Amino acid sequence: MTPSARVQAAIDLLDLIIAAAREGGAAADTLIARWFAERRFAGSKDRRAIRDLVYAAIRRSGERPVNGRAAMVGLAREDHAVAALFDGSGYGPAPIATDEPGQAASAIPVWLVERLSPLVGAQERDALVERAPLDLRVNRLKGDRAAVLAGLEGAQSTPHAPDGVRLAENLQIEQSDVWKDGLVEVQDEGSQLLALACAAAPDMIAVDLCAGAGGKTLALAAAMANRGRLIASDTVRDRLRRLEPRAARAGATIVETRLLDDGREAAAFADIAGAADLVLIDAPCSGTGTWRRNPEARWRLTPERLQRLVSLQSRLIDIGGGLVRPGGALIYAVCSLLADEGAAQVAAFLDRNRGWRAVAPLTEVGRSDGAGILLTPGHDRTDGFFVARLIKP
Ligand SMILES: C[S@@+](CC[C@H](N)C(=O)[O-])C[C@H]1O[C@@H](n2cnc3c(N)ncnc32)[C@H](O)[C@@H]1O
Repeated sequence: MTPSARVQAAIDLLDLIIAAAREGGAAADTLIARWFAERRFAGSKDRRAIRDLVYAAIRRSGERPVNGRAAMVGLAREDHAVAALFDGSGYGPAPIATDEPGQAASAIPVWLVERLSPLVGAQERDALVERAPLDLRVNRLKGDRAAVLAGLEGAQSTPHAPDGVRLAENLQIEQSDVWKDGLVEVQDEGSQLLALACAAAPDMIAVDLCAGAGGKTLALAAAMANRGRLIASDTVRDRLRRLEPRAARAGATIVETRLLDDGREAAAFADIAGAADLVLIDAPCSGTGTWRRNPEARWRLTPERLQRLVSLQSRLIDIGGGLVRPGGALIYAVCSLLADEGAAQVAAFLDRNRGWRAVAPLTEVGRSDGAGILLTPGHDRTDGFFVARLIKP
């Protein structure tokens, strides 16, 4: 493909991604993979170049652009090399008219700015959409970090998490023996720190209430040295199904899965009520802390969706509280930087549940945010998380 044809291809893909974001369709990565599967003529260099153009346009557009061309014209206004490819040649895009509107650059949709935690100042907003590194967690059930570092060229320890490894770019980890043998899991350092905030230990009864495909569950199983009970639940069957082979690969034998009915979660835990040493609520949220990995998620969130999430979080934190034994810990976390989902959610829980107390979930990383702490890409070089550790009276 010619360089100009690649720009037009990126515009076509952005049209699909914008429509999907508006209508609740597939994620950008899925759409891109499908698009290339139907266009075998695009070689690997074409694919990389088109993908880079698409993501460069997405990252600089906090608001959802009207269409792919506006998104790419916005990029071209900042990048002369891209602008020069709007040349009207062959399969390339038509030249840009002097008064043609391009998408303005911004990191955050305007309606969300005032909802961010006050800790996320203007100077760190661009970091929310920068490219994220690829981190691994070394699985202590199978080995240690020194051995993994020795086997992966260019890999380094992550700054904070004791089992974290940061990979050099373009390393295909899922082809490596360390991954196939279950010695490592792909997990951002922020998620690893959140699992550490649980302070899981052998012989505990632990519940990972919103386990999804089990990223945190596997970290908890390793911290528990495969001793005790670890119940991983979720309302989505497919996610829990994906946990099973991952647990097998990691050698995490204590994981029990429990499929929940939305609205009847507590009933599924009648046997654990008031008995768990540790309950983790890694709650469904806006994902505003993970824009580095899903920058087009900014185009999907609406005030109505956010309100539904806040209500669900408030219901889940109460359900989790009911499972904890006296003196046990409830860990509430969201990969969000919005105050309503983090500090305000925990303040409301503490108001409704007198006698519970918050303790510092982590030290030496993050910043205090209400009763919990906030990790941010700008301050901590991790995905954004709010996490609080609450002790039952
Ligand atoms: C942030 S994700 C969890 C990610 C997961 N802990 C991990 O480390 O990979 C939130 C999860 O909550 C689940 N969820 C949504 N509603 C729920 C409910 N009512 N009860 C339990 N889980 C729920 C979602 O299906 C989703 O998997």
